[in-house]
Amino acid sequence: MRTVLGHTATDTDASPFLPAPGDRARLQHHLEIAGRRARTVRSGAVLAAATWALPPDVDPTGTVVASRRSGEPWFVFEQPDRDGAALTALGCAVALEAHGEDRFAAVAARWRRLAADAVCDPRGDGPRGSGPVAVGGFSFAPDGGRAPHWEGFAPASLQVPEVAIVRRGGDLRLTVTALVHADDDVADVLARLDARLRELRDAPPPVLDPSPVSRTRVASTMPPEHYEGAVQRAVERIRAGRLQKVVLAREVQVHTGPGAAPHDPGGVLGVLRDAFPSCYIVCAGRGDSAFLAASPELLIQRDGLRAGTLALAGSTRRSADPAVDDHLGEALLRSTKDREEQAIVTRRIERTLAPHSVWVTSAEEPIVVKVANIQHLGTPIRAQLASHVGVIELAGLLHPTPAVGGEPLPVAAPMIPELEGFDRGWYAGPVGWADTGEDGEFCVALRSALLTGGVARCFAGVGVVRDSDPAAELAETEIKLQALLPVLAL
Ligand SMILES: C=C(O[C@@H]1C=C(C(=O)O)C=C[C@H]1O)C(=O)O
Repeated sequence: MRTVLGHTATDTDASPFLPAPGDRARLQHHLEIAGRRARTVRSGAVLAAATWALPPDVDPTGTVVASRRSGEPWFVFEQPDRDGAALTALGCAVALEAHGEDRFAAVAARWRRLAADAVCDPRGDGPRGSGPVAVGGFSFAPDGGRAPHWEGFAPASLQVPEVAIVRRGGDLRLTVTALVHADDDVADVLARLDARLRELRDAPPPVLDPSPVSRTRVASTMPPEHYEGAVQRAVERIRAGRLQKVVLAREVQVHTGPGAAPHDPGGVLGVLRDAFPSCYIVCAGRGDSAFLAASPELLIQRDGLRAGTLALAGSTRRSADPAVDDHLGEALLRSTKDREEQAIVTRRIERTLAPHSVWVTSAEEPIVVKVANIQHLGTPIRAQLASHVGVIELAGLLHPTPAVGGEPLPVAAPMIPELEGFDRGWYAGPVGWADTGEDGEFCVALRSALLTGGVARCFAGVGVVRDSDPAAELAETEIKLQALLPVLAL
């Protein structure tokens, strides 16, 4: 016998995820109210949710990896170094999808309506993201992700998960959410949720096979000369005065060997969070595919009227020798090319946030942001919002910053697919979550890969400016690819 959540657990009821009797009664009550409210709303359906505490040793990422049903959507957003901040999710009570230029506003409006009617616990003292949330991401381009391998990753795709777990330090909460229709039998909905909760298992992410039976094969989708040529053409257009900056990326595929098991996103996540604890370790699983990233770049974080972001651009390698490593960082700080590349991003973010803010403040000088395999110039930016602009809309205003797009955007945007020659899908798009108060957080899905069966597509790009050297930019994509390639190409 052991005591869990204030109720006595027996051997047959040992799951740490099941609600205490009081939590279950509250969930049932919320479902009943939602059922009645559903008769009064135009859509005929209302969200109901309940939240309770979990023991501090539950692994939110390990749990969704171990517990997902085949084909079920799943989501991970974890930043280990930030006091173990994590938000992970399973299942889909409601899917919010849109495409085109207005896709952020469209899904934000649908989420706002759902959140306004939702029957849930009051926003309490739990970690950010406790309670019902919408999780997911956006393609880089307004209609991106048309290639067949991006199936399941719509240009805007947020989902209200059935189960969400948040963690901050030792404070963990589980939220279970259902969409209740006017004619639903609450007992059935409760039984379905109970069954879902009983299936949850806490386990560490699986360990990757260190010596797979056959070798993986790595292949650039386009030859490296194609990339150097693209950079050269971009430099010519910049020197001709047509634009200041454009970010160009490459796709590299990792194929598992004959007879080998498919790529294992859970195992990859386990390695990434150990190797990149300061980064956003994210994953959106859709159908048989998983899009994952270890990204150093915050796009937007909103907490009430406070908003924060990071202008990240300009890169150099790291060294195992601390003196050389610092020397490389200082050289980056002095590099006129990288400083200008970075300032373009900072200026645009400030300009974008200003009309919606009482004040916007950024550091005078960029700092060096060190990630395991690379260092960047970064300027943290904070703003006090003047009005209630939700996190999804803020993401839409900012995306794509010139850290992943270009300046001016109307010139750079059509050049990107033209010169790159592949579909970015969700690469370099925003991935994250929003709560019912429209607070939340989105990172930019960099150092990312799309895993489908035995094929992993990895992406890396660099900012091209007038002084860019094609060979050096190709080398920089290689450094960036070193986040994921060694994990996928064992
Ligand atoms: C585009 C990527 O990274 C971006 C480009 C950078 C640069 O050009 O120096 C640095 C950080 C990111 O904003 C990528 O990792 O794919």
